[in-house]
Amino acid sequence: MIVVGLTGGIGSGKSTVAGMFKDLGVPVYDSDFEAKRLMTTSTELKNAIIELLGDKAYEGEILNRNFIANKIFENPETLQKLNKIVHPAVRADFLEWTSNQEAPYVIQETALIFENDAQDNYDYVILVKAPVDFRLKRVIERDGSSKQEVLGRMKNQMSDDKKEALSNICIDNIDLEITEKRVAELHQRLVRQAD
Ligand SMILES: CC(C)(COP(=O)(O)OP(=O)(O)OC[C@H]1O[C@@H](n2cnc3c(N)ncnc32)[C@H](O)[C@@H]1O)[C@@H](O)C(=O)NCCC(=O)NCCS
Ligand SMILES: Nc1ncnc2c1ncn2[C@@H]1O[C@H](COP(=O)(O)OP(=O)(O)OP(=O)(O)O)[C@@H](O)[C@H]1O
Repeated sequence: MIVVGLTGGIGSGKSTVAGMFKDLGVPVYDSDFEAKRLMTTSTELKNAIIELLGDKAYEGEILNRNFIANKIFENPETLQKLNKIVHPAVRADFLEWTSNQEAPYVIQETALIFENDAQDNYDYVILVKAPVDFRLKRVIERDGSSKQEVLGRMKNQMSDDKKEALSNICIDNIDLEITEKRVAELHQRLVRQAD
């Protein structure tokens, strides 16, 4: 089975593109979603996160996303420590998920591949790209977050230019119709490749 990594900076349109592949029947693992599920359901992760960030990281059983975001995105050392707790758990969960899939290829949607030097985990890495000002506008509109908050996350991600040089395939996500055509074309290629 071919394993594809689908990455891109915040607001690039990863989830939108992932949705297009899903509509074509491709199994997609959503790392942001699964990370938060694991951070909530795994006692081991929960204890490690409370030890790192304090009791306020959870409100009862619920992940206090704003509190955690404020703690980590302006503090690279704390972010690294949290990444070290969460990312291995997500990787293990992804491998288990993959072993249960039957398809020519699967996709792991994740914001962080090159930042973690994890590109060798994939047969192909697809990068979703869009200009920074588009990405800022999209996330501010989608989440109601401030420009500062989005820039805080971007600061902890590699630039598109650096990522593009390391990717196998690139999707310029500006016009949704063009993106959809590109996804359909890539899907055909990947299915043929897997044959
Ligand atoms: C801080 C948290 C609780 C905020 O949750 P929220 O629902 O607001 O955002 P979500 O998780 O959906 O992430 C949205 C986007 O933020 C950016 N982002 C998230 N985590 C990171 C990170 N560790 N480094 C850089 N950017 C990140 C990515 O672009 C991501 O696609 C959450 O992002 C988190 O716990 N992050 C640390 C763990 C992690 O790395 N998760 C990402 C997938 S493994
Ligand atoms: N080509 C596009 N044109 C206009 N809006 C778009 C386009 N692509 C995505 N969007 C919108 O921009 C927002 C961000 O897209 P999406 O959630 O897919 O990005 P993401 O890369 O997954 O973001 P994050 O890193 O925050 O998880 C969404 O509201 C989405 O509907």
